[in-house]
Amino acid sequence: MLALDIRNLNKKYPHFQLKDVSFQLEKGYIMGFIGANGAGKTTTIKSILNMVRMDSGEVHILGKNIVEHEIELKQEIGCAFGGVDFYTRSKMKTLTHVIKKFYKNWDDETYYNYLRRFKLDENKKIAELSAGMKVKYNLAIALSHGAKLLVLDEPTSGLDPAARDDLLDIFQELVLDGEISILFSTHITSDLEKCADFITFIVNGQIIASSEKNEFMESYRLLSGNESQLNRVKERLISYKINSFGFTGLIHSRDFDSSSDIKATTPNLEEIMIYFAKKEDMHV
Ligand SMILES: Nc1ncnc2c1ncn2[C@@H]1O[C@H](COP(=O)(O)OP(=O)(O)OP(=O)(O)O)[C@@H](O)[C@H]1O
Repeated sequence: MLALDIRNLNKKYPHFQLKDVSFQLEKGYIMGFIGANGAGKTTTIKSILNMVRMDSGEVHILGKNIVEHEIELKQEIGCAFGGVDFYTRSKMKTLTHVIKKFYKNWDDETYYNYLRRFKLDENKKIAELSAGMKVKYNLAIALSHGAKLLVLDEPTSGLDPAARDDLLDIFQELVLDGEISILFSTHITSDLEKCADFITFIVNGQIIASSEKNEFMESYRLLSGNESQLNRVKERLISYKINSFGFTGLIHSRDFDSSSDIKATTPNLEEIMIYFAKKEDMHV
């Protein structure tokens, strides 16, 4: 079953548009949503959640159309956009008391289990929570109302390496039984190398790829060589950089002859993003 099914989503702003965005997330997996600043990640996420109106396209969450079933689906979705920036002078328990009334499946026992698991003290004021604690608090809320799909916009940004690692372990634990699925956007690609099953890559409002993580990385090759080797492949490179030894450049695996004498390695997610950004710069 698909946790998320996005088909031909279009949304136009005066200076930006999402163009035929389509991708699917199978239930029980973690998908990393990557793209440069301004590529359209937040706009896609807000459209998925019906927080902004799409111009065209269809979004199904857990088999139901979000526009037609928004109220019931919101019971099954947990979302987090950065921290908790409201009710900051209230204690966590006061805020929880307000929030839980919106959810018919709210379960206090689950909530207190997660507070213990995440080492959160409900007598703390929201303003006193660190960035990591705020993300965990959001997760505790989502999981206590039985959310089956977690949509998280940059959940690990602003966290120190240990807090990020802790959170990534939690994400992996959450999807273990196959009931919960997670879509999360981030710039911190090493987080995705650790915990994502699938990667969706958006460039300038268009989905460039959406596939299993290793398959995604293997679909590109990072080449390095001298000037004459560069001249042989230049036309087919996504982009390249010149350095004192010659060049390094990114190419689609399908465009590269693996029997060639040019050194080729599998790029990591960061390198793929960097060379795509460089391509965009070259076309400006
Ligand atoms: N309400 C709006 N009205 C007009 N333009 C908007 C609106 N919201 C976003 N945009 C534009 O849409 C583009 C994509 O923004 P979006 O926030 O979706 O990108 P992003 O990939 O999430 O970026 P970042 O990584 O910086 O958060 C940007 O150029 C932004 O200025």
